[in-house]
Amino acid sequence: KKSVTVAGPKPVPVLGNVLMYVGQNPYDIIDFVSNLKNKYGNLFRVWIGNRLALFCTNVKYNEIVLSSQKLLRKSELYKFLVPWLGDGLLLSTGQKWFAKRKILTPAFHFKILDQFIEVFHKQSTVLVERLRPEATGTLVNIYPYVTLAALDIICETAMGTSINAQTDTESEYVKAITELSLVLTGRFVKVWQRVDFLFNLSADRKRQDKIIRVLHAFTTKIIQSRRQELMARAAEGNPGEDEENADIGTKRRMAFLDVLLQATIDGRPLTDKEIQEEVDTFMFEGHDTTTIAISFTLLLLARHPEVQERVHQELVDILGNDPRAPVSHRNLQDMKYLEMVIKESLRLYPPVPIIARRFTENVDLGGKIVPEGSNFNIGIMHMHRDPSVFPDPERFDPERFAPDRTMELTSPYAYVPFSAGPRNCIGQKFAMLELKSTVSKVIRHFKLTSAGPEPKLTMQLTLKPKDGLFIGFVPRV
Ligand code: HEM
Repeated sequence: KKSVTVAGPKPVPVLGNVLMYVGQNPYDIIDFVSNLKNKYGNLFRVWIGNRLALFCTNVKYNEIVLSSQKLLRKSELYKFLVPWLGDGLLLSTGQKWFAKRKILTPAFHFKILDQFIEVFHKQSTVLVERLRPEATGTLVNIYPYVTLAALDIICETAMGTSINAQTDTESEYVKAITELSLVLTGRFVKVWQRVDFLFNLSADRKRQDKIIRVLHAFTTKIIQSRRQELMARAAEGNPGEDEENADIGTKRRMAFLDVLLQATIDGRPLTDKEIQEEVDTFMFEGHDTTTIAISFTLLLLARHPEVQERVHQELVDILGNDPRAPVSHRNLQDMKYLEMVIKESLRLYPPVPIIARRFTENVDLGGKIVPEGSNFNIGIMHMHRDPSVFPDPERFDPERFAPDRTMELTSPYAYVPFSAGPRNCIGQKFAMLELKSTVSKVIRHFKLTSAGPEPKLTMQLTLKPKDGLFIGFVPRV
């Protein structure tokens, strides 16, 4: 073993620190990291066999890694997603990643996002209608409601297709997504399933294959019909207006999918498989994260009535008293206080609490040479709650993001809910618009009157409230 002078628990020969993990409940992974951090500081290591894994909450070191143009390979933490997402933007690396990042960036242009405002509005209206019968002030688990709304939003914007997850809860695609997240999560809980060889022997592997076939069949069908439509339209010389296609409910809005269909890499169009990987990647990255962010923001607003009232007042100032009045892109941009609240919510509850790279070369972290092949984990959530980085870190205080001292400007590598550098979140503007749209809609219709206990936080690729997320609310009249 190469020696590295980074503190960490004492390893034993061959196994390293693997024994520490035995009997460790994966639900406690966040506490597990906290305990090691308290003991060994903001950069510590564990040995998994002869492979070095570092956990870092040091802002300077994270900056070195995140801003690098070379350290772009993801760690093994991501392998569970490969059968579903393949070589899509989140998981790919090297030239392949670079080429795709380049063609996908224009898909998040202001003008494209502008067309999605209507989708956000429509789907958050459905969300509010689904919540209305529950608005009695008693505690309700809002998580499943928000999940379906976020799924509807990402389907319609990424693929240009309505799946009506919120109204048609029998949808095969929605069921498959829900089931797949159970299998993926299961691999955290049943520790032995983290070993591919053992997982491949299990019934869950068969179940996963079956679900992924359903998901891929769905995306393949959408892609093919969208491709045909596009060709037919080009043949007619008709750029296409906002017309319904009754068959599959597609609209002639420019979806991410259309950008992909029209894109070329080195002069050739993308293959169906390449397009499918991106669509699946967006489906995953684009609904799970936003669900978490919306839910925790609502929880924080329920806990802090004075902040909630200020948010509500801002909304009345911008939009008037009728909660049904539609919201424009401009209106969303004007919601400055709500934006501060959302940013503070993403600090306390970053939907992606840990990200990780696999070092493809030796890396110098302030004189400590970390060998190629090491896994480098960036503890976003632990850094966001480190008192030396954020004073009084457990306190919910949107003023941290007041325009004159916003954290993103003063510490761009300390506050990183969307990561930073070349592999940051491509969807962050989209996400902020969706969050503002949904949260503002709920707050205009309902007064959040009570909050359940602090949920048990678990790390299952993303941050999950273990037993749901409870708030009580009543109509605002
Ligand atoms: C609050 C919501 C969101 C949060 C907190 C979030 C967070 C992140 C983070 C931390 C990363 C870096 C992951 C890594 O290093 O492994 C990332 C990457 C990514 N995100 Fe997001 N995300 C959000 C919403 C979205 C949405 C709505 C989309 C799509 C519409 C999206 C698409 C992606 C993609 C494709 C990547 C990979 C980018 C690349 O590697 O080039 N995200 N996101």
